[in-house]
Amino acid sequence: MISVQGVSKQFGDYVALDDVSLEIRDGSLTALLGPSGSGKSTLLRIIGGLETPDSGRIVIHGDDATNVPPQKREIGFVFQHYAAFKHMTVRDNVAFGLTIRRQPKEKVAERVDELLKIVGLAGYQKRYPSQLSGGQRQRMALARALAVEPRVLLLDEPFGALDAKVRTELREWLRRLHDEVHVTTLLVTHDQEEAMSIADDIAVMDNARIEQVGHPRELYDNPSNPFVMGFLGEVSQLAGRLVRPHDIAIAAESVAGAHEAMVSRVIHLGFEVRVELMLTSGEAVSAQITRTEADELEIGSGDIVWLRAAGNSTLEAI
Ligand SMILES: Nc1ncnc2c1ncn2[C@@H]1O[C@H](COP(=O)(O)OP(=O)(O)OP(=O)(O)O)[C@@H](O)[C@H]1O
Repeated sequence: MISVQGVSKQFGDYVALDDVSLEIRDGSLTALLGPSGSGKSTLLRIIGGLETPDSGRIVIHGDDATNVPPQKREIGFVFQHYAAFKHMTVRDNVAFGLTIRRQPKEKVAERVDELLKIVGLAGYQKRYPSQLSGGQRQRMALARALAVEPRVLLLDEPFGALDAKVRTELREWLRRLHDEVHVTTLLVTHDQEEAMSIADDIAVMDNARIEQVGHPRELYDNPSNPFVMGFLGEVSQLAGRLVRPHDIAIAAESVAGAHEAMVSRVIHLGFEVRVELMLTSGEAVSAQITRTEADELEIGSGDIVWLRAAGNSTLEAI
C-alpha cells in the first residue's frame, strides 16, 4: 500500500497541495482525477520522490519513503512526453534500467523480449524511437518502466499527447496489461471517462485537496459534493437539487412532488433521447430517457409534462 499522510506543498505563495492524505491499495490501478492545476502531478511527483513535500509523509509498503531518493523507491515512471534515448534501439531503451544495474546479458535479453511481448512490440526490437508511432512509443515507455520490476508504477497523463482513437485503445490496453502484471499503479488524468473506464479506485482532486476517493461507480452514484458530481458526469438542476439527467423521470400527468415543465426540444441520440425542458420558474432542465420511454410518452416540443428526481443520487445545489 502507498500511504500519503498529511502532505502539503507550496510553490512560493501558491498552495499546490493542502494537507492531502490518500491510501492506494496494493495491486490496484488508482486514478488521480481532477482539473488542470488541481495538484495531481505535484502529488504524483512527491510520491515518486521527484519533489519534496513541505510537510507530511509518504509510506510505501510500510517503509517511510519521504526522504528516500527516487532511484531507491523502486518506482517506474511514464510521462506524457516520454524522453526516449533517440540513438538507442527499442531493445536498448527497454533494457536500459537493467543494463545500468549490471544484470547478466542473457537475463536482460530474456526480460526485454518478454516485456516487448507484453506491450505488443515483439517485432520492434531493432527499431529506433523515431520509427515508432506515438502510441507505440508510450508502450515502449511502459515496458521500460516495468523492466526493473518496480513496486509502483506512476503514470502522468501517459496518453495525453495522443489522438482520441489511439488514446481509447491504449486505455483499454493499459487495463488489460494491469490485469496481467498487477503492479500498484497511480494514473494521473483530467479525463473523467478515462478514469471511470479503467480505474479500480478514483481520487478526485480540486484546488490542492482530495475531494473524494472511491470506486468509480460509488463516486458517480454517491458524490459527496457538487464538484465531484459535476466532474464525473452531467448534472441538471431540478428545483434546487442537482440530479443526473437520466435520473429525471418524466410523466405525462401530474404526480405528487413533481414539477411542471414544458418540453423545449427532443433530441434523438440513438438508444437514448435527450429532452430539454423549461420549468414554470423559467429554469432550463435536461433529462435523458430511453427511446422506448420517449415513444410511450409521445413526447414533443411544447408538451406539458411533470418531472421528478427518480434516482437517489441528488445533492442540494449551492
Ligand atoms: N515547480 C513548480 N514551481 C512553481 N509552481 C509549480 C511547480 N509545479 C507545479 N506548480 C503549480 O502548482 C499547481 C499544481 O500543479 P500540478 O501540475 O500539480 O497540477 P495538475 O493537477 O497536475 O495539473 P495539470 O493537469 O495541468 O498538470 C499549478 O498551478 C502549477 O502551476
